Amino acid sequence: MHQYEKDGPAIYRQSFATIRAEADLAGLPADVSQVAVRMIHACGMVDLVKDLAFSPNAVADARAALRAGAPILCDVAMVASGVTRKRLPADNDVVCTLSDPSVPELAAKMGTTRSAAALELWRDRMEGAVVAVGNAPTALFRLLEMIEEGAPRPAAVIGVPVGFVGAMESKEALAEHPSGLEHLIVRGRRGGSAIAAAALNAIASEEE
Ligand SMILES: C/C1=C2N=C(/C=C3N=C(/C(C)=C4\N[C@@](C)([C@@H]5N=C1[C@](C)(CCC(=O)O)[C@H]5CC(=O)O)[C@@](C)(CC(=O)O)[C@@H]4CCC(=O)O)[C@@](C)(CC(=O)O)[C@@H]\3CCC(=O)O)C(C)(C)[C@@H]/2CCC(=O)O
Repeated sequence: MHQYEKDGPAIYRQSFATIRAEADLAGLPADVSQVAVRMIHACGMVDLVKDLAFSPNAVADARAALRAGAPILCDVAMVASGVTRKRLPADNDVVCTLSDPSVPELAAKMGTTRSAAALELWRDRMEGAVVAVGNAPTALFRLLEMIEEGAPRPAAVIGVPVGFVGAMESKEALAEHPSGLEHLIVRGRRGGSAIAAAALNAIASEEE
């Protein structure tokens, strides 16, 4: 017989206590610290804190937008699936346009990935939205290009694409973007859909 914890809430309590004991959260504002705990929870890496970067109002503005009913625009279905609907304060729409039938042709026409092309279908929902990019660096780059071209401005961007090609660069581009978009990023190669969804879930609700 294996001995292991079977009580879900107890597992969560123990996880969050371990993260708070092991992660150096001291330098973070309270609202970012609470989000960081969930991001670490999603990946098991307590040193994620050192790569976190954020604009001062990122969490507050994203939270206010969600309370006001803003949609959540996700780059991939994995991010959208990870959003816990019951945590959302205003039954917010969770949108991922990647599987829209028009996207492959659009991507071919634009000469880009499907992930980036799918953002064309966000345009009429971008104003004041909360954007969560957890996978595709090209989607984050395309978001910045769209803003430069005059597209409506989201309230905040959780920018945590993962990987080796463009991930670090796209996140740095977001952090340094002249538009001053409110943002939360993980610098470097680390990121991923689970971290993006966890950040969103933490922002959606102040409870652990
Ligand atoms: C280059 C791509 C990368 N994908 C990564 C990691 C993972 N992707 C998974 C899955 C299932 C999907 N990835 C796509 C988004 C697909 N991935 C790409 C693209 C080729 C280009 C994106 C980019 O560079 O910006 C992209 C296809 C596209 O044309 O946009 C996906 C749509 C592919 C597909 O199945 O059709 C799909 C998303 C499905 C969804 O909607 O949820 C993985 C699960 C890998 C796997 O299947 O083994 C994994 C998930 C990681 C995560 O946490 O999200 C990288 C590493 C991000 C990589 C980009 C950077 C690099 O260094 O290569």
